[in-house]
Amino acid sequence: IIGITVSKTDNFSQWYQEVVLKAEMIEYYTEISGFFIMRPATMHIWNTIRKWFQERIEALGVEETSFPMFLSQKSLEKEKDHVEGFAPELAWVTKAGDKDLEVPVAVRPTSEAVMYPYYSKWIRSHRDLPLRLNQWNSVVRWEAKQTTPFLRAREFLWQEGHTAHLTEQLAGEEVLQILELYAGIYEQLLAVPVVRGRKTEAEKFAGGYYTTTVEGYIPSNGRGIQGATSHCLGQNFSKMFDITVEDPNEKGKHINVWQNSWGLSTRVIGVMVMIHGDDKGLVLPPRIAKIQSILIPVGLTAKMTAEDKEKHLKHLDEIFFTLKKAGIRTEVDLREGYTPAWKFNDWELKGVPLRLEFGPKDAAKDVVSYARRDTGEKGTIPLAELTAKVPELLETIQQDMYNKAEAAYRAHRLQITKWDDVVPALDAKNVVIIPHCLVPACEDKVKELTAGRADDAAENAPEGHKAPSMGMKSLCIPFEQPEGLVKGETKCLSPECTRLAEQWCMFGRSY
Ligand SMILES: O=C(C[C@H]1NCCC[C@H]1O)Cn1cnc2c(c1=O)CCCC2
Ligand SMILES: [Mg+2]
Repeated sequence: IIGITVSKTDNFSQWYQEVVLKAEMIEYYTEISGFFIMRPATMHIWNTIRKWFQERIEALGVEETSFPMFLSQKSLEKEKDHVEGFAPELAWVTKAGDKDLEVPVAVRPTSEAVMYPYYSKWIRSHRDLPLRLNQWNSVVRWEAKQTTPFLRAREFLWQEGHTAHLTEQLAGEEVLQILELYAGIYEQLLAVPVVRGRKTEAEKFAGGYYTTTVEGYIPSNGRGIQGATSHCLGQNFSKMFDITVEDPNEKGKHINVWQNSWGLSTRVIGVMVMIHGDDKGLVLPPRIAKIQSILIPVGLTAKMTAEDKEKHLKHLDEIFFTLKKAGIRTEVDLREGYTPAWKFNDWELKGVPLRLEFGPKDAAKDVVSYARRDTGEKGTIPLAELTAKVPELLETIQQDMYNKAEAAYRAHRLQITKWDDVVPALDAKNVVIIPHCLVPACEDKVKELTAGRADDAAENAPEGHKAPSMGMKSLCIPFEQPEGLVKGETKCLSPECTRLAEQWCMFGRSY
């Protein structure tokens, strides 16, 4: 095999593309650009996430639904206030066979407009509330920007939850319950730390009331990345789509319901790859790895008698079944004609968290040798202790991977109170938390002020001159607010703003 040909630090974007390809997670769909094939290694991760999330939303009372993937011009009109925002990303079907469709239909980029005319029909009385439906599907957004596997694709898998409640308070409770589940997917399954917070007015879902979000951090380029969002839509959509109930306290009076919508997509897999991967390839957190440990025979040389070899492989089988019985997702690599070293590289490339080697020397000492994929640490485990030690070691790997990523995020999340420290912090691959007025126009200004200057000489520099670095965007208003912001006294940090600061706001260059 040829492994990864570039180092993660030298060429992060090429490193990423090679890892997802060579770890057999993705295949480029070369027929049409912007689409990717997701292979078994990816689907195992997605299905593990789906099982974990599905079980928990069912416990909350959310039911499953499946709506058509097409939406009509008419229902799109209802959302006209922000349709123009995303019209360029809509894919349209205009023909069936050789016949033009009377009315073209759009492929869903999200399903509010598909679902809410039926919410209006189904929700009559407050006894119909809360209505809570979720669907697992794919959506299409014809991105104009450069696409990349998992992070930005023209079609992606996600779940979209759409709920309706009697009051703002009931809706608000659910928004946070779901956000906490999103944080759980990142932190407990993917070993990825996230900051929980609220999007600013400028960055929230335009059609909504407020957006809560989990924000990730990519150490390799110091960028923030939106992990998943849980929106309170307020009564905006129930007014657009006439979703009302009779006021239980006042006959004849009608109330527009309070709605939420929440989504998490296969983007989460890309975040996990970027954070944990290394120059040997993918590094998988054990809880989501299809193969948690790979058992490889070593030291089977030609000078071994057939009988001894037979005996050794039988012993290997016993180890394999011991691990299976202990619930470990284990495979044995008995491929003929490949050296142990070749096999080691292959499984490291695929991110298997734990390698187990078993040779005559190990057999003589009644041990199995191991090598951790995350730290490379090697050691031995007595055969008699496999059932206890291997699950323990896998849990240690999971926790260590999380702790390492959490420390990196914490070290690169800088609280800044002097404007001149901001750009140097961004250039040193940090995200920043600053006192901010939260006014959209001020945010735009901050983005401009922090965009790296393409120095004048660069304007007509020969091709390939480093492009100006992007300005920083607001990522979220962290729920956990640092100390030190005195309301009515602390000023917004932007040098071009004279307003008072409202809250600490996390900013960063971002995806
Ligand atoms: O999709 C949402 C809101 C909501 N949709 C349901 C899942 C949760 C949440 O993402 C916001 N949004 C983002 N991006 C786009 C659209 C859009 O509505 C519609 C057109 C294409 C681009
Ligand atoms: Mg988009």
